[in-house]
Amino acid sequence: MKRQPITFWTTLFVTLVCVALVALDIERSWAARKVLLEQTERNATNLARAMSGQADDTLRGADTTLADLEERIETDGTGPRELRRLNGLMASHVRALRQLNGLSFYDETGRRLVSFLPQPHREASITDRDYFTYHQRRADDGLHIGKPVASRLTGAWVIPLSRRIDKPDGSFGGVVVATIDMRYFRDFYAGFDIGRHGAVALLSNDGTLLVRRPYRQEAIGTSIVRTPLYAAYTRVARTGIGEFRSSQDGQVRLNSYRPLQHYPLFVTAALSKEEVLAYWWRDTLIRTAGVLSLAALLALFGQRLVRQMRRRLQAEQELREARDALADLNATLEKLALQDGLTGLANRRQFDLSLGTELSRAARQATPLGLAMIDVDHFKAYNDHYGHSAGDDCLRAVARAIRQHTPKRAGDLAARYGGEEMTVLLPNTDEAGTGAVAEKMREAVEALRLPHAGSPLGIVTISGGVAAIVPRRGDDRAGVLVEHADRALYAAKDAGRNRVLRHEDAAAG
Ligand SMILES: Nc1nc2c(ncn2[C@@H]2O[C@H](COP(=O)(O)OP(=O)(O)OP(=O)(O)O)[C@@H](O)[C@H]2O)c(=O)[nH]1
Repeated sequence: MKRQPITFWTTLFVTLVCVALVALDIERSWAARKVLLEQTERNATNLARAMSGQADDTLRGADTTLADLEERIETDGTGPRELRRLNGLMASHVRALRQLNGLSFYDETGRRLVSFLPQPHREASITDRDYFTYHQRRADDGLHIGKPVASRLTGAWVIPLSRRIDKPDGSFGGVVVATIDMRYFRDFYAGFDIGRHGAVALLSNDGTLLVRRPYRQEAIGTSIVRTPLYAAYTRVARTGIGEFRSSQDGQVRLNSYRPLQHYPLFVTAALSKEEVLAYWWRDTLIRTAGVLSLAALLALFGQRLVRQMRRRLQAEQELREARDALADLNATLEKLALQDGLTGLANRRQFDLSLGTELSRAARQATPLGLAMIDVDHFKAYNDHYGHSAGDDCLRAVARAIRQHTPKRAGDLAARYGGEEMTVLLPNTDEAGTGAVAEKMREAVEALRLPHAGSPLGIVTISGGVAAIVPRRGDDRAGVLVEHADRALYAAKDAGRNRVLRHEDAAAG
Protein backbone atom coordinates (compact mmCIF):
# COMPACT_ATOMS: atom_id res chain seq x y z
CA MET A 1 0.00 0.00 0.00
CA LYS A 2 1.17 3.49 -0.78
CA ARG A 3 2.44 5.26 2.33
CA GLN A 4 0.33 8.32 3.02
CA PRO A 5 2.03 11.54 4.13
CA ILE A 6 1.48 12.89 7.67
CA THR A 7 -0.69 15.70 6.27
CA PHE A 8 -3.15 13.10 4.93
CA TRP A 9 -3.51 11.46 8.36
CA THR A 10 -3.82 14.84 10.07
CA THR A 11 -6.57 15.90 7.65
CA LEU A 12 -8.32 12.56 8.15
CA PHE A 13 -8.04 12.85 11.93
CA VAL A 14 -9.41 16.40 12.07
CA THR A 15 -12.25 15.48 9.68
CA LEU A 16 -13.13 12.43 11.77
CA VAL A 17 -13.15 14.46 14.97
CA CYS A 18 -15.43 17.09 13.38
CA VAL A 19 -17.81 14.45 11.99
CA ALA A 20 -17.84 12.59 15.34
CA LEU A 21 -18.67 15.82 17.18
CA VAL A 22 -21.62 16.61 14.91
CA ALA A 23 -22.82 12.97 14.87
CA LEU A 24 -22.71 12.76 18.66
CA ASP A 25 -24.65 16.01 18.93
CA ILE A 26 -27.35 14.77 16.55
CA GLU A 27 -27.61 11.48 18.43
CA ARG A 28 -27.81 13.27 21.78
CA SER A 29 -30.45 15.74 20.53
CA TRP A 30 -32.57 12.93 19.13
CA ALA A 31 -32.34 10.98 22.39
CA ALA A 32 -33.30 14.14 24.35
CA ARG A 33 -36.32 14.60 22.06
CA LYS A 34 -37.43 11.02 22.66
CA VAL A 35 -37.08 11.38 26.42
CA LEU A 36 -39.01 14.65 26.34
CA LEU A 37 -41.91 13.14 24.39
CA GLU A 38 -42.00 10.11 26.69
CA GLN A 39 -42.04 12.47 29.66
CA THR A 40 -44.89 14.44 28.07
CA GLU A 41 -46.87 11.23 27.57
CA ARG A 42 -46.29 10.32 31.20
CA ASN A 43 -47.35 13.78 32.34
CA ALA A 44 -50.58 13.66 30.27
CA THR A 45 -51.36 10.18 31.60
CA ASN A 46 -50.78 11.20 35.21
CA LEU A 47 -52.90 14.26 34.72
CA ALA A 48 -55.79 12.22 33.30
CA ARG A 49 -55.50 9.78 36.19
CA ALA A 50 -55.66 12.62 38.74
CA MET A 51 -58.62 14.24 36.96
CA SER A 52 -60.54 11.00 36.73
CA GLY A 53 -60.01 10.30 40.43
CA GLN A 54 -61.06 13.80 41.42
CA ALA A 55 -64.22 13.70 39.27
CA ASP A 56 -65.09 10.29 40.66
CA ASP A 57 -64.71 11.55 44.23
CA THR A 58 -66.69 14.71 43.47
CA LEU A 59 -69.61 12.79 42.01
CA ARG A 60 -69.46 10.10 44.66
CA GLY A 61 -69.82 12.74 47.39
CA ALA A 62 -72.96 14.19 45.73
CA ASP A 63 -74.28 10.75 44.88
CA THR A 64 -74.00 9.53 48.46
CA THR A 65 -75.81 12.67 49.65
CA LEU A 66 -78.63 12.14 47.17
CA ALA A 67 -78.96 8.47 48.13
CA ASP A 68 -79.19 9.53 51.76
CA LEU A 69 -81.87 12.14 51.04
CA GLU A 70 -83.84 9.70 48.87
CA GLU A 71 -83.84 7.13 51.61
CA ARG A 72 -85.01 9.71 54.19
CA ILE A 73 -87.84 11.00 52.07
CA GLU A 74 -89.00 7.53 51.12
CA THR A 75 -89.02 6.32 54.73
CA ASP A 76 -90.02 9.46 56.62
CA GLY A 77 -92.55 10.87 54.15
CA THR A 78 -93.06 14.54 53.30
CA GLY A 79 -94.90 15.97 56.30
CA PRO A 80 -94.02 19.53 57.44
CA ARG A 81 -91.80 18.32 60.27
CA GLU A 82 -89.97 15.89 58.06
CA LEU A 83 -89.44 18.56 55.45
CA ARG A 84 -87.97 20.91 58.04
CA ARG A 85 -85.59 18.22 59.18
CA LEU A 86 -84.76 17.55 55.57
CA ASN A 87 -83.84 21.19 55.09
CA GLY A 88 -81.43 21.02 58.01
CA LEU A 89 -79.88 17.86 56.61
CA MET A 90 -79.49 19.48 53.20
CA ALA A 91 -77.80 22.51 54.76
CA SER A 92 -75.24 20.37 56.56
CA HIS A 93 -74.51 18.41 53.34
CA VAL A 94 -74.07 21.55 51.23
CA ARG A 95 -71.74 23.06 53.83
CA ALA A 96 -69.74 19.84 54.06
CA LEU A 97 -69.26 19.29 50.31
CA ARG A 98 -67.64 22.17 48.54
CA GLN A 99 -68.67 20.89 45.10
CA LEU A 100 -72.38 21.24 45.90
CA ASN A 101 -74.08 24.36 44.64
CA GLY A 102 -77.36 23.34 46.18
CA LEU A 103 -79.76 20.53 47.06
CA SER A 104 -83.52 20.48 46.23
CA PHE A 105 -86.49 18.19 46.49
CA TYR A 106 -89.31 18.50 43.97
CA ASP A 107 -92.61 16.62 44.19
CA GLU A 108 -94.15 14.70 41.30
CA THR A 109 -95.65 17.93 39.90
CA GLY A 110 -92.28 19.67 39.80
CA ARG A 111 -93.03 21.86 42.82
CA ARG A 112 -90.09 22.58 45.08
CA LEU A 113 -90.93 21.22 48.51
CA VAL A 114 -87.60 21.87 50.20
CA SER A 115 -84.10 22.99 49.19
CA PHE A 116 -80.91 24.44 50.48
CA LEU A 117 -79.11 26.98 48.33
CA PRO A 118 -76.48 29.18 49.95
CA GLN A 119 -76.84 31.92 47.32
CA PRO A 120 -79.88 34.12 46.76
CA HIS A 121 -82.24 32.42 44.36
CA ARG A 122 -85.67 32.64 42.80
CA GLU A 123 -88.49 30.22 42.13
CA ALA A 124 -88.61 28.29 38.92
CA SER A 125 -90.32 25.32 37.40
CA ILE A 126 -88.27 22.26 36.52
CA THR A 127 -90.89 20.12 34.84
CA ASP A 128 -89.23 20.65 31.46
CA ARG A 129 -85.77 19.74 32.71
CA ASP A 130 -84.29 16.57 31.24
CA TYR A 131 -83.69 14.94 34.57
CA PHE A 132 -87.30 15.52 35.69
CA THR A 133 -88.81 13.88 32.64
CA TYR A 134 -86.10 11.19 32.77
CA HIS A 135 -87.06 10.10 36.29
CA GLN A 136 -90.77 10.58 35.63
CA ARG A 137 -90.58 7.96 32.91
CA ARG A 138 -88.15 5.47 34.46
CA ALA A 139 -88.64 3.47 37.60
CA ASP A 140 -84.97 2.56 38.21
CA ASP A 141 -83.33 4.29 41.11
CA GLY A 142 -79.83 5.08 39.82
CA LEU A 143 -78.04 8.38 39.70
CA HIS A 144 -78.76 10.57 36.70
CA ILE A 145 -76.12 13.01 35.53
CA GLY A 146 -77.67 15.73 33.45
CA LYS A 147 -76.30 18.09 30.86
CA PRO A 148 -74.73 21.27 32.17
CA VAL A 149 -77.29 23.99 32.56
CA ALA A 150 -77.55 27.51 33.89
CA SER A 151 -79.41 27.08 37.15
CA ARG A 152 -82.85 28.62 37.08
CA LEU A 153 -82.61 29.25 40.79
CA THR A 154 -79.14 30.84 41.04
CA GLY A 155 -78.06 31.54 37.47
CA ALA A 156 -74.76 29.65 38.00
CA TRP A 157 -73.60 27.03 35.53
CA VAL A 158 -74.13 23.66 37.12
CA ILE A 159 -74.18 19.96 36.42
CA PRO A 160 -77.41 18.55 37.84
CA LEU A 161 -77.29 15.16 39.57
CA SER A 162 -80.62 13.62 40.45
CA ARG A 163 -82.39 10.61 41.91
CA ARG A 164 -86.00 9.55 41.65
CA ILE A 165 -88.25 9.45 44.73
CA ASP A 166 -90.74 6.61 44.82
CA LYS A 167 -94.03 6.81 46.68
CA PRO A 168 -94.86 3.87 48.91
CA ASP A 169 -96.89 2.34 46.05
CA GLY A 170 -93.84 2.64 43.73
CA SER A 171 -95.28 5.49 41.64
CA PHE A 172 -93.31 8.64 40.78
CA GLY A 173 -93.02 10.87 43.85
CA GLY A 174 -90.62 13.55 42.60
CA VAL A 175 -86.82 14.03 42.39
CA VAL A 176 -83.96 15.06 44.62
CA VAL A 177 -81.44 17.20 42.77
CA ALA A 178 -77.87 18.12 43.66
CA THR A 179 -76.25 20.74 41.52
CA ILE A 180 -72.48 20.72 41.14
CA ASP A 181 -70.97 24.10 40.55
CA MET A 182 -68.80 24.01 37.47
CA ARG A 183 -66.45 26.48 39.13
CA TYR A 184 -65.43 23.62 41.42
CA PHE A 185 -63.94 21.78 38.43
CA ARG A 186 -62.65 24.94 36.81
CA ASP A 187 -60.77 25.89 39.97
CA PHE A 188 -59.31 22.42 40.23
CA TYR A 189 -58.22 22.39 36.57
CA ALA A 190 -56.76 25.89 36.89
CA GLY A 191 -54.15 24.47 39.27
CA PHE A 192 -52.56 22.24 36.58
CA ASP A 193 -49.40 23.22 34.70
CA ILE A 194 -50.45 22.34 31.16
CA GLY A 195 -48.48 25.02 29.29
CA ARG A 196 -50.01 27.76 27.19
CA HIS A 197 -51.55 25.38 24.68
CA GLY A 198 -52.58 22.42 26.84
CA ALA A 199 -56.23 21.48 27.42
CA VAL A 200 -58.18 19.31 29.87
CA ALA A 201 -61.82 18.34 29.78
CA LEU A 202 -64.51 16.34 31.53
CA LEU A 203 -67.06 14.69 29.23
CA SER A 204 -69.97 12.35 29.53
CA ASN A 205 -69.86 9.00 27.77
CA ASP A 206 -72.44 10.23 25.25
CA GLY A 207 -69.87 12.78 24.04
CA THR A 208 -71.22 15.89 25.82
CA LEU A 209 -68.58 18.35 26.94
CA LEU A 210 -69.16 19.20 30.62
CA VAL A 211 -66.12 21.23 31.67
CA ARG A 212 -63.05 22.35 29.79
CA ARG A 213 -59.93 24.37 30.29
CA PRO A 214 -59.38 26.69 28.44
CA TYR A 215 -62.92 27.70 29.30
CA ARG A 216 -65.43 28.82 26.68
CA GLN A 217 -69.02 29.19 27.74
CA GLU A 218 -70.47 28.34 24.33
CA ALA A 219 -68.52 25.07 24.16
CA ILE A 220 -70.17 23.69 27.30
CA GLY A 221 -72.83 21.11 26.47
CA THR A 222 -71.66 20.63 22.86
CA SER A 223 -71.05 17.19 21.48
CA ILE A 224 -67.70 15.72 20.41
CA VAL A 225 -69.25 12.55 19.01
CA ARG A 226 -67.82 13.17 15.56
CA THR A 227 -64.21 13.60 16.66
CA PRO A 228 -61.42 11.00 16.28
CA LEU A 229 -60.80 11.25 20.02
CA TYR A 230 -64.36 10.12 20.77
CA ALA A 231 -64.07 7.38 18.16
CA ALA A 232 -60.87 6.15 19.85
CA TYR A 233 -62.50 6.27 23.28
CA THR A 234 -65.63 4.38 22.26
CA ARG A 235 -64.22 1.99 19.65
CA VAL A 236 -60.57 1.31 20.47
CA ALA A 237 -60.00 1.51 24.21
CA ARG A 238 -61.50 3.37 27.12
CA THR A 239 -58.04 4.27 28.36
CA GLY A 240 -55.43 5.39 25.87
CA ILE A 241 -53.15 8.07 24.48
CA GLY A 242 -52.81 9.50 21.02
CA GLU A 243 -52.35 12.59 18.91
CA PHE A 244 -55.64 14.24 18.05
CA ARG A 245 -56.74 17.50 16.50
CA SER A 246 -59.03 19.39 18.87
CA SER A 247 -62.62 19.98 17.73
CA GLN A 248 -62.56 23.13 19.85
CA ASP A 249 -59.53 25.04 18.58
CA GLY A 250 -57.97 22.90 15.83
CA GLN A 251 -54.68 22.32 17.74
CA VAL A 252 -52.96 18.95 17.53
CA ARG A 253 -52.22 17.63 21.01
CA LEU A 254 -50.97 14.54 22.73
CA ASN A 255 -54.19 13.36 24.33
CA SER A 256 -54.49 10.98 27.27
CA TYR A 257 -58.03 9.87 28.05
CA ARG A 258 -59.60 7.55 30.62
CA PRO A 259 -63.07 6.89 32.09
CA LEU A 260 -64.24 7.58 35.60
CA GLN A 261 -64.33 4.45 37.67
CA HIS A 262 -67.94 4.65 38.86
CA TYR A 263 -69.78 7.08 36.60
CA PRO A 264 -70.45 7.24 32.85
CA LEU A 265 -68.01 10.08 32.26
CA PHE A 266 -64.47 10.37 30.98
CA VAL A 267 -61.61 12.87 31.12
CA THR A 268 -58.96 13.92 28.66
CA ALA A 269 -55.65 15.63 29.38
CA ALA A 270 -53.97 17.06 26.32
CA LEU A 271 -50.51 18.63 26.07
CA SER A 272 -49.29 20.48 23.00
CA LYS A 273 -46.44 18.54 21.38
CA GLU A 274 -45.37 21.64 19.51
CA GLU A 275 -45.12 23.61 22.72
CA VAL A 276 -43.05 20.92 24.44
CA LEU A 277 -40.81 20.56 21.39
CA ALA A 278 -40.38 24.33 21.15
CA TYR A 279 -38.16 24.16 24.25
CA TRP A 280 -36.30 21.24 22.75
CA TRP A 281 -35.82 23.12 19.49
CA ARG A 282 -34.42 26.16 21.26
CA ASP A 283 -32.07 24.06 23.31
CA THR A 284 -31.02 22.00 20.30
CA LEU A 285 -30.44 25.05 18.11
CA ILE A 286 -28.26 26.75 20.72
CA ARG A 287 -26.19 23.62 21.32
CA THR A 288 -25.94 22.73 17.64
CA ALA A 289 -24.73 26.25 16.90
CA GLY A 290 -22.08 25.76 19.60
CA VAL A 291 -21.02 22.37 18.28
CA LEU A 292 -20.91 23.59 14.69
CA SER A 293 -18.79 26.58 15.73
CA LEU A 294 -16.46 24.24 17.58
CA ALA A 295 -16.24 21.92 14.58
CA ALA A 296 -15.61 24.89 12.28
CA LEU A 297 -12.87 26.18 14.58
CA LEU A 298 -11.33 22.74 14.72
CA ALA A 299 -11.47 22.43 10.93
CA LEU A 300 -9.90 25.87 10.55
CA PHE A 301 -7.21 25.04 13.04
CA GLY A 302 -6.62 21.67 11.35
CA GLN A 303 -6.43 23.30 7.95
CA ARG A 304 -3.80 25.76 9.23
CA LEU A 305 -1.89 22.96 10.87
CA VAL A 306 -1.87 20.90 7.67
CA ARG A 307 -0.81 23.93 5.66
CA GLN A 308 2.04 24.60 8.09
CA MET A 309 3.08 20.96 7.95
CA ARG A 310 2.97 20.97 4.17
CA ARG A 311 5.12 24.12 4.11
CA ARG A 312 7.58 22.64 6.54
CA LEU A 313 7.80 19.37 4.61
CA GLN A 314 8.32 21.32 1.41
CA ALA A 315 11.01 23.44 3.06
CA GLU A 316 12.70 20.31 4.35
CA GLN A 317 12.57 18.76 0.90
CA GLU A 318 14.03 21.92 -0.66
CA LEU A 319 16.71 21.98 2.02
CA ARG A 320 17.57 18.37 1.31
CA GLU A 321 17.79 19.06 -2.41
CA ALA A 322 19.93 22.14 -1.83
CA ARG A 323 22.19 20.17 0.48
CA ASP A 324 22.54 17.37 -2.10
CA ALA A 325 23.23 19.89 -4.86
CA LEU A 326 25.81 21.54 -2.65
CA ALA A 327 27.41 18.20 -1.87
CA ASP A 328 27.57 17.40 -5.60
CA LEU A 329 29.05 20.80 -6.29
CA ASN A 330 31.59 20.35 -3.52
CA ALA A 331 32.57 16.95 -4.81
CA THR A 332 32.99 18.38 -8.30
CA LEU A 333 34.97 21.34 -7.00
CA GLU A 334 37.13 19.08 -4.90
CA LYS A 335 37.73 16.87 -7.85
CA LEU A 336 38.44 19.83 -10.06
CA ALA A 337 40.84 21.21 -7.54
CA LEU A 338 42.79 17.98 -7.36
CA GLN A 339 42.45 16.70 -10.90
CA ASP A 340 44.21 17.61 -14.10
CA GLY A 341 41.70 18.89 -16.63
CA LEU A 342 43.42 17.49 -19.72
CA THR A 343 44.42 13.96 -18.73
CA GLY A 344 42.06 13.22 -15.81
CA LEU A 345 45.09 12.19 -13.71
CA ALA A 346 45.72 13.79 -10.34
CA ASN A 347 47.15 17.28 -10.70
CA ARG A 348 50.37 18.69 -9.31
CA ARG A 349 48.67 19.96 -6.17
CA GLN A 350 47.36 16.53 -5.24
CA PHE A 351 50.71 14.98 -6.10
CA ASP A 352 52.51 17.37 -3.75
CA LEU A 353 49.96 16.65 -0.98
CA SER A 354 50.17 12.87 -1.46
CA LEU A 355 53.95 12.95 -1.62
CA GLY A 356 54.08 14.71 1.77
CA THR A 357 51.56 12.31 3.35
CA GLU A 358 53.18 9.19 1.94
CA LEU A 359 56.66 10.30 2.97
CA SER A 360 55.47 10.71 6.54
CA ARG A 361 53.72 7.37 6.50
CA ALA A 362 56.76 5.64 4.99
CA ALA A 363 58.96 7.27 7.66
CA ARG A 364 56.59 6.05 10.42
CA GLN A 365 56.37 2.55 9.05
CA ALA A 366 59.99 2.48 7.81
CA THR A 367 58.84 1.29 4.38
CA PRO A 368 60.19 2.37 0.97
CA LEU A 369 58.37 4.94 -1.16
CA GLY A 370 58.84 4.59 -4.93
CA LEU A 371 58.54 7.35 -7.54
CA ALA A 372 58.63 7.18 -11.35
CA MET A 373 59.00 10.30 -13.53
CA ILE A 374 57.74 9.73 -17.06
CA ASP A 375 58.22 12.01 -20.08
CA VAL A 376 56.98 11.69 -23.68
CA ASP A 377 59.91 11.44 -26.09
CA HIS A 378 60.42 14.18 -28.68
CA PHE A 379 57.13 15.72 -27.77
CA LYS A 380 58.08 19.14 -29.02
CA ALA A 381 58.59 17.64 -32.46
CA TYR A 382 55.18 15.91 -32.14
CA ASN A 383 53.53 19.21 -31.40
CA ASP A 384 55.35 20.94 -34.18
CA HIS A 385 54.40 18.25 -36.65
CA TYR A 386 50.81 17.36 -35.66
CA GLY A 387 49.73 20.54 -33.97
CA HIS A 388 49.01 21.40 -30.33
CA SER A 389 45.53 19.84 -30.30
CA ALA A 390 46.84 16.50 -31.59
CA GLY A 391 49.55 16.86 -28.94
CA ASP A 392 46.82 17.07 -26.30
CA ASP A 393 45.19 13.89 -27.66
CA CYS A 394 48.54 12.17 -27.53
CA LEU A 395 49.02 13.21 -23.91
CA ARG A 396 45.56 11.83 -23.06
CA ALA A 397 46.36 8.48 -24.69
CA VAL A 398 49.65 8.24 -22.80
CA ALA A 399 47.94 9.20 -19.52
CA ARG A 400 45.32 6.48 -20.09
CA ALA A 401 48.06 3.86 -20.52
CA ILE A 402 49.81 5.08 -17.37
CA ARG A 403 46.57 5.03 -15.35
CA GLN A 404 45.77 1.54 -16.56
CA HIS A 405 49.06 0.24 -15.28
CA THR A 406 49.14 2.13 -12.00
CA PRO A 407 48.54 -0.40 -9.18
CA LYS A 408 45.24 0.05 -7.32
CA ARG A 409 46.53 -0.10 -3.75
CA ALA A 410 45.69 2.70 -1.35
CA GLY A 411 48.15 5.53 -1.82
CA ASP A 412 49.19 4.58 -5.40
CA LEU A 413 48.84 7.74 -7.44
CA ALA A 414 49.42 8.73 -11.10
CA ALA A 415 49.68 12.48 -11.62
CA ARG A 416 50.51 14.99 -14.29
CA TYR A 417 53.62 16.67 -13.01
CA GLY A 418 53.68 19.46 -15.58
CA GLY A 419 53.66 19.82 -19.39
CA GLU A 420 54.21 16.41 -20.96
CA GLU A 421 55.79 15.05 -17.78
CA MET A 422 53.90 12.58 -15.60
CA THR A 423 54.71 10.90 -12.34
CA VAL A 424 53.69 7.77 -10.46
CA LEU A 425 53.89 7.53 -6.64
CA LEU A 426 54.01 3.99 -5.21
CA PRO A 427 54.03 3.64 -1.38
CA ASN A 428 55.67 0.56 0.15
CA THR A 429 57.49 -0.15 -3.18
CA ASP A 430 61.25 -0.27 -3.65
CA GLU A 431 63.14 0.95 -6.67
CA ALA A 432 63.04 -2.40 -8.47
CA GLY A 433 59.27 -2.66 -8.01
CA THR A 434 58.76 0.92 -9.14
CA GLY A 435 60.98 0.24 -12.15
CA ALA A 436 58.90 -2.81 -13.07
CA VAL A 437 55.69 -0.77 -12.96
CA ALA A 438 57.25 2.00 -15.08
CA GLU A 439 58.53 -0.55 -17.57
CA LYS A 440 55.00 -1.93 -17.98
CA MET A 441 53.78 1.59 -18.71
CA ARG A 442 56.51 2.14 -21.26
CA GLU A 443 55.60 -1.12 -22.98
CA ALA A 444 51.94 -0.19 -23.01
CA VAL A 445 52.63 3.20 -24.67
CA GLU A 446 54.89 1.56 -27.19
CA ALA A 447 52.17 -1.02 -27.89
CA LEU A 448 49.77 1.81 -28.77
CA ARG A 449 51.92 2.40 -31.86
CA LEU A 450 50.83 6.02 -32.21
CA PRO A 451 52.58 7.43 -35.27
CA HIS A 452 55.27 10.03 -34.47
CA ALA A 453 57.02 11.49 -37.50
CA GLY A 454 59.49 13.39 -35.29
CA SER A 455 60.80 10.29 -33.55
CA PRO A 456 63.49 8.02 -34.96
CA LEU A 457 61.27 5.06 -33.96
CA GLY A 458 58.31 6.51 -35.90
CA ILE A 459 55.91 5.93 -32.93
CA VAL A 460 55.16 7.69 -29.65
CA THR A 461 57.32 6.38 -26.78
CA ILE A 462 58.05 7.43 -23.23
CA SER A 463 61.14 7.45 -21.05
CA GLY A 464 61.06 6.90 -17.29
CA GLY A 465 63.34 7.63 -14.36
CA VAL A 466 62.75 5.66 -11.15
CA ALA A 467 63.84 6.17 -7.56
CA ALA A 468 62.86 4.92 -4.10
CA ILE A 469 63.84 5.85 -0.55
CA VAL A 470 63.10 4.72 2.99
CA PRO A 471 62.69 8.14 4.64
CA ARG A 472 63.71 8.82 8.20
CA ARG A 473 61.49 10.65 10.66
CA GLY A 474 61.86 14.39 10.63
CA ASP A 475 63.76 14.39 7.32
CA ASP A 476 62.47 16.41 4.40
CA ARG A 477 63.28 13.90 1.73
CA ALA A 478 60.67 14.91 -0.82
CA GLY A 479 63.11 17.03 -2.81
CA VAL A 480 65.64 14.19 -2.81
CA LEU A 481 63.22 11.58 -4.13
CA VAL A 482 62.00 13.81 -6.97
CA GLU A 483 65.53 14.83 -7.81
CA HIS A 484 66.68 11.19 -7.94
CA ALA A 485 63.86 10.18 -10.21
CA ASP A 486 64.44 13.24 -12.37
CA ARG A 487 68.10 12.45 -12.70
CA ALA A 488 67.31 8.88 -13.70
CA LEU A 489 64.86 10.25 -16.30
CA TYR A 490 67.56 12.45 -17.82
CA ALA A 491 69.86 9.49 -17.89
CA ALA A 492 67.18 7.49 -19.74
CA LYS A 493 66.82 10.32 -22.27
CA ASP A 494 70.53 10.47 -22.68
CA ALA A 495 70.70 6.77 -23.11
CA GLY A 496 68.47 6.97 -26.18
CA ARG A 497 64.93 7.32 -24.82
CA ASN A 498 62.10 4.70 -24.84
CA ARG A 499 63.45 3.14 -21.70
CA VAL A 500 63.20 3.16 -17.93
CA LEU A 501 66.28 3.75 -15.79
CA ARG A 502 66.60 3.36 -12.00
CA HIS A 503 68.43 6.05 -10.08
CA GLU A 504 70.76 3.44 -8.72
CA ASP A 505 71.78 2.38 -12.26
CA ALA A 506 71.92 5.97 -13.52
CA ALA A 507 74.17 6.98 -10.61
CA ALA A 508 76.36 3.98 -11.17
CA GLY A 509 76.54 4.67 -14.93
N1 LIG B 1 50.29 19.75 -26.87
C1 LIG B 1 50.84 20.02 -25.70
N2 LIG B 1 52.11 20.24 -25.63
C2 LIG B 1 52.70 20.49 -24.42
C3 LIG B 1 51.95 20.52 -23.24
N3 LIG B 1 52.81 20.76 -22.21
C4 LIG B 1 54.05 20.89 -22.73
N4 LIG B 1 54.02 20.73 -24.09
C5 LIG B 1 55.09 20.79 -25.00
O1 LIG B 1 55.98 19.70 -24.79
C6 LIG B 1 57.21 20.08 -25.30
C7 LIG B 1 58.30 19.61 -24.40
O2 LIG B 1 59.50 19.64 -25.13
P1 LIG B 1 60.88 19.47 -24.53
O3 LIG B 1 60.84 19.63 -23.05
O4 LIG B 1 61.78 20.38 -25.31
O5 LIG B 1 61.38 18.03 -24.89
P2 LIG B 1 60.96 16.98 -25.96
O6 LIG B 1 60.65 17.65 -27.24
O7 LIG B 1 59.81 16.12 -25.43
O8 LIG B 1 62.26 16.17 -26.12
P3 LIG B 1 62.76 15.15 -25.06
O9 LIG B 1 61.99 15.30 -23.77
O10 LIG B 1 64.20 15.44 -24.94
O11 LIG B 1 62.50 13.83 -25.72
C8 LIG B 1 57.19 21.59 -25.46
O12 LIG B 1 57.20 21.87 -26.86
C9 LIG B 1 55.91 22.05 -24.82
O13 LIG B 1 55.34 23.08 -25.52
C10 LIG B 1 50.57 20.30 -23.36
O14 LIG B 1 49.87 20.33 -22.40
N5 LIG B 1 50.07 20.07 -24.60
